[in-house]
Amino acid sequence: MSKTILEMDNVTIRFGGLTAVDSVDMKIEEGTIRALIGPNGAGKSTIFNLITGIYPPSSGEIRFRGTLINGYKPHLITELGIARTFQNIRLFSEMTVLDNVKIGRHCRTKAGFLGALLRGPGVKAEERAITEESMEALKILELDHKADELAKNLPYGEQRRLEIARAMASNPKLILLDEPAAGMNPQEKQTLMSMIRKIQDKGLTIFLVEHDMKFVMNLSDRIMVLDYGRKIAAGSPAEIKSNPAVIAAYLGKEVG
Ligand SMILES: Nc1ncnc2c1ncn2[C@@H]1O[C@H](COP(=O)(O)OP(=O)(O)OP(=O)(O)O)[C@@H](O)[C@H]1O
Repeated sequence: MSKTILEMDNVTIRFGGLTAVDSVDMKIEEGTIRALIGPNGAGKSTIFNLITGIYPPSSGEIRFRGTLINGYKPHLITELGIARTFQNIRLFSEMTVLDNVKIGRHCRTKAGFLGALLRGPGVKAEERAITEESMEALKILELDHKADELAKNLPYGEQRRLEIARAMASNPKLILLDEPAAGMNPQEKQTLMSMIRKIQDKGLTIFLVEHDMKFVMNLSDRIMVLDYGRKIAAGSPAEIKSNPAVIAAYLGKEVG
C-alpha cells in the first residue's frame, strides 16, 4: 500500500481580511510527482510557504511522515526532510557551482554553516563527505562537469537546475519546486523533465507549482487545482484536463 508523506488537513491561512488558502485538504503519496496549479494569486506559493514553515496556518494541520509540523521553524522542517526551490533564482552568483550546492548541504551537518566558514579542525572529515554528496547532487542534475565554474556563468536553464541540486543536497525526502520550468526554452524544459523523473527514481517525492500545462500534464502523477485559495479539483492529468470547474477557472482556455 502506498504511504502518505505529506498531509494537509483543513488548512487555512488569512492575511488580514484575505483568506489566501481556504480549508485545503491534500495527501501526497511517497515517491510520486504532484503538481499544484491555479491562476495567479490562487495561493500556490502560500501553500509552499505553509509547508516549509515560513507561515504557520491560521487553522488546520500539516503532517510530514506522520509528524505534525505546524509552527515548526523553516530550518527544522529542512532537517526533517523537506527542501524547496523558489520562483526567482536565488544563487550566489560569485560563488562556484559546487559551493552553491555545499551551502544547501551544511544545514544538516553538526558544524553547520558557520563552522564551515570558520573551518575548525573537526570539520575536515565532514567537509569531505559534504563535497562528495554535493557532487552526487550535481551529477543527478548533470552539472558535475561544471562544479568549478562560477554560478553566474551558467546558462539560465542550468542555473535553475543548480537550484534543484542545492535543494537535493540537504538530502530531502520531499522536494518542492516553485515554477521550475519558468523562463526555460522547450529543449531546457525537456531536459528538466527527465531530471525530475531521475530524482523520483531515487525515491524522492516531488511537489511542484508550474504554469506550463504541457509540462505539468506530462510529468505529474496527480494534480491539485486551486482557485481563490480553495481546492477546486484534484485528480490525474486526464481528469483535470476535462474537469469543468478547472476549465472555468482558466476562463475557457484549453488546459494542457
Ligand atoms: N505575506 C502576505 N501578506 C499578505 N497577502 C499575501 C501574503 N502572501 C500572499 N498574499 C496574498 O495571498 C494570495 C495568494 O498569493 P500566492 O502568492 O500564494 O499566489 P500564487 O498562486 O502563488 O500566485 P502566482 O501564480 O502569481 O505566483 C494573493 O492574493 C497574495 O497577494
